[in-house]
Amino acid sequence: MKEVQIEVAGVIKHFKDVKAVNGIDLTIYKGEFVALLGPNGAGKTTLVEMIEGIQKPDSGEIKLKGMTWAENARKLHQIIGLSLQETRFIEKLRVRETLELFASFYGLGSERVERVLELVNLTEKQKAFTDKLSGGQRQRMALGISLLNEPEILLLDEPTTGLDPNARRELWDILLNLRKRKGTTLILTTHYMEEAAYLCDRIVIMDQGSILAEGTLKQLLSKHVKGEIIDFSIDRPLEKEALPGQQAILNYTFEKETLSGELLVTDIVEFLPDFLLYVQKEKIRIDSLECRKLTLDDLFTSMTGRHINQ
Ligand SMILES: Nc1ncnc2c1ncn2[C@@H]1O[C@H](COP(=O)(O)OP(=O)(O)OP(=O)(O)O)[C@@H](O)[C@H]1O
Repeated sequence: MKEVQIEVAGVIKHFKDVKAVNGIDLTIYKGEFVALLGPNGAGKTTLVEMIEGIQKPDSGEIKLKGMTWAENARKLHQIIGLSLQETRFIEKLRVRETLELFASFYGLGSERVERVLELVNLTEKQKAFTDKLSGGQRQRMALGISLLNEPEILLLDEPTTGLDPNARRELWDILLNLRKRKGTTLILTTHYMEEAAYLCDRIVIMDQGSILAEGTLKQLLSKHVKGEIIDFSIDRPLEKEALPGQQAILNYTFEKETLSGELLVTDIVEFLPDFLLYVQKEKIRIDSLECRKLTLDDLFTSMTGRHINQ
């Protein structure tokens, strides 16, 4: 039996006339890694902050391990770890001193601090002042603080925003290791498709305070998107009506300025030979041609009408 760790039921949160979270139901199980994916203003941070007990829902209920914040705040503080968007540290403190300060809130000693420094790969930087850390080191430090109390549930708000791919991957590895060793449950918010796809078992796509879709990457792609993509650029405009294999075309767009087209077809292997024959017959020059499967990005765009980072 899967053990429920987090239960969000009918949660609504308004800020004046903005419906930041608009009736969300979500059940998360022990050891699950869940990504909340969505554009700016989708309501991800508001939802996470309500789960963290930082904000109160207007209506609905949130339970962590069967407990509510109203009745069990003290206990819940012991079992969750969190890092907020753009964590600020005290500049006049060194890395180790900062961790020791936070550790003291939990009554933890320097042994735990040393362990966490190792975990987030900052032992070498323990004497550095926090304002001298790189972006990746700062994010690892924020993660380290959230890990001090060995939380069963970890909530991370955009933990890798602004990091380069290497630093991002390093943080992912730390999190995956943590799950392997401790069975930690994780919710993270992100703008990065690849982060959700690589790191998380389940992806929850949010927009305008609601959940648009959720599932594993595979489930989302097979349930919500059909077809394969052919991107090409040629030496002249090409109207849809002129194309062969009309029955296989699910969607077609052509940008006249760049002379580039995108075809969504049911099956590339069936469609492409006829397309190439047509191009040859009409003496159209192909400057580029790329075939690919649909991605999470395509799914997101088809659901919200915009790209995730817009
Ligand atoms: N304290 C607040 N006061 C007023 N409006 C708020 C407040 N917090 C959030 N909002 C509004 O609620 C909506 C959801 O914001 P939220 O920060 O939860 O989105 P998000 O998905 O986390 O966005 P981002 O990816 O930019 O962090 C937005 O329209 C935002 O402007």
